[in-house]
Amino acid sequence: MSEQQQKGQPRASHERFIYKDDDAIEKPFNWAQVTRLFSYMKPYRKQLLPVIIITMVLGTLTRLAIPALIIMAIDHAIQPKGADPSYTKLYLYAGLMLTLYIIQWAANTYRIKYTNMIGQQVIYDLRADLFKHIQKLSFRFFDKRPAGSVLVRVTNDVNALQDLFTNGVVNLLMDCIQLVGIVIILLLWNWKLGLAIMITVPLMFVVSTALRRRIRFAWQDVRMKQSRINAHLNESIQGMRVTQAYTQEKANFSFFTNINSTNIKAWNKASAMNQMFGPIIEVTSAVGTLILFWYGAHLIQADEITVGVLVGFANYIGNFWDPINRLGQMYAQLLIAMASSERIFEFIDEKPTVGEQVDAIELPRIRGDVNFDSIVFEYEKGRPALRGISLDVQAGQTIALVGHTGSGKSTIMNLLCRFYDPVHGAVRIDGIDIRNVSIESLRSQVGVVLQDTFIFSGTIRENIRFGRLNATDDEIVKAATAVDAHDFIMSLPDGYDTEVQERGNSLSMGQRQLLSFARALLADPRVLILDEATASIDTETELKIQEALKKLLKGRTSFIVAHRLSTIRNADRIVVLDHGQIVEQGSHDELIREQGTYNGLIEAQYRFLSA
Ligand SMILES: Nc1ncnc2c1ncn2[C@@H]1O[C@H](COP(=O)(O)OP(=O)(O)OP(=O)(O)O)[C@@H](O)[C@H]1O
Repeated sequence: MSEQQQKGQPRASHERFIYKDDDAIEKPFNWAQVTRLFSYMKPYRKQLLPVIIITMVLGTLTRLAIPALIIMAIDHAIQPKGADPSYTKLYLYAGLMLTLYIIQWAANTYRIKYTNMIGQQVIYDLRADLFKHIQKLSFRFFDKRPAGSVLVRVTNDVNALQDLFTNGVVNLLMDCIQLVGIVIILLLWNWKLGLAIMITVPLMFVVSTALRRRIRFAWQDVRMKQSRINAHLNESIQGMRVTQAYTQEKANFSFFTNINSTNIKAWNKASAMNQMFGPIIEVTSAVGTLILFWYGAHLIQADEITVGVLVGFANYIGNFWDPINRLGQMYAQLLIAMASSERIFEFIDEKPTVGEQVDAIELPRIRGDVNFDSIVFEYEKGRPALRGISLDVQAGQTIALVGHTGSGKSTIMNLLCRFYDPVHGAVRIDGIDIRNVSIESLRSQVGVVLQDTFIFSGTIRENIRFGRLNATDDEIVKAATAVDAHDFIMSLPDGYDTEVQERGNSLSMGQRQLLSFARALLADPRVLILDEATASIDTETELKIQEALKKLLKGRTSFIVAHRLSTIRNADRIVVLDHGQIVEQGSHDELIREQGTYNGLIEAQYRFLSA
């Protein structure tokens, strides 16, 4: 805690929000991770290998052969020892060189096209894998992470691998092969001159190793800063209404400016360090060239090499430093790719806390008897949200759950859907422990209508169809009509085909509720959970919703986290919760007579309404 906070002073706007930074990655390269990453290329092995090998071999061979042709052209055609220059030979070498350039160009074009195509496919697979897995993860996973950080992994982190998979890997491989090829040719042609010009290489490695470490930490810092920006952006956009309503734009912007500028500073620092590779290599290459000409001249005088060899070596040495320079530049890209893949695999390896048993059975079509047996549950260790809940509900009954905020109503519902598992006790449907059944067979028979009705971007029709994907258009209209949503839908510009934006912001609260009822009715679950909206709506809509609710509840076991008196009164039984325990249960009249917690809640509601 800062000194300022200890003194009870408000925090400055630039330290208002707190985001958890990603953990620093200790090892720059984790080979197990690299292998795993490349296993995504496996399915394309057969397609990829022949093309890449052929184009890579052709590309590298031609690149290596061209300086050799220069040497031969000089030594055999332009300045042959003891003979006249030969134009015929010169044309021959020039023609050969042109042919090699054309082959090189064709091989490179083809290789780039192919690797781009397969790289995109690999990225597609990886993203699909990640998304598929995230969909399986339990609520506990999402409780711990802001939506922004999950989003960033599916977008930014996967994108960071794009360059690596499209051209990076192949270029890296080609550069390495080219380097080895040049070293071999130089040593074979003239080992003395070859060794002399490579004398600077170890020195360069010593300098760049120290630099690499610093570069790694600098890029790590950039990533953390960017992560913070993403988390803040996501939160800001989602909370824009609140920000504007409380006119907090300035403070919010000041915070953003702060993290934005620290990000730029970090990026500039890392990039400047990365750029240092260039001068280091240029200096070493210049020293190498100096040695080449100085020592080369000596060797020519001693008649150990020809002028052609000197010119050819000068050419090779250019090709030698190019890949080293590129490898240096690629180091940052590799680091980012490594960090991103680590973050992606961390999600892919996350096991759902609510797992399906290997021998999970299919829950048969249920009658609807529900039994909570001595349930204890905690979201965070040591802070129980439910403390020994036991409740028996017969099929077809409507149970209203009431209680102060935070008393555990929604938690009971979360356990019934098996979004979480209890720490002690069991939830049974028709006598079967829900941990023993497949999640799909359970959730397809337990419907949920949440207070914050989620409307997806799409048409009204598609939003209702979300309840049962194979429902016909007729069934959709029938469900909407049953819950009295048909009239309002028809009054929209395109009726059922009206497009609603993400989260349904263009619809009123009541309309969104009716849509969610239609969605639930279409799904036709045997057990229904309904978190009633607290927002006050006009009396006419309230009546409509009550009517719709009656139709929706008919013939099902229903649990309603109830806020409206009308809903509570109509329930078969009211269960009153307090601090994670059931403190009372019975009918409205019975509970009023008891003069306990329920009576207090109702009186408070009346006082509020009449105030
Ligand atoms: N995801 C979560 N992580 C940690 N604690 C949680 C989480 N969800 C709820 N809690 C805690 O569990 C307790 C019960 O919460 P719950 O949402 O079940 O209450 P509720 O009765 O439904 O409240 P409300 O009427 O306000 O919706 C509360 O103390 C709450 O702070």
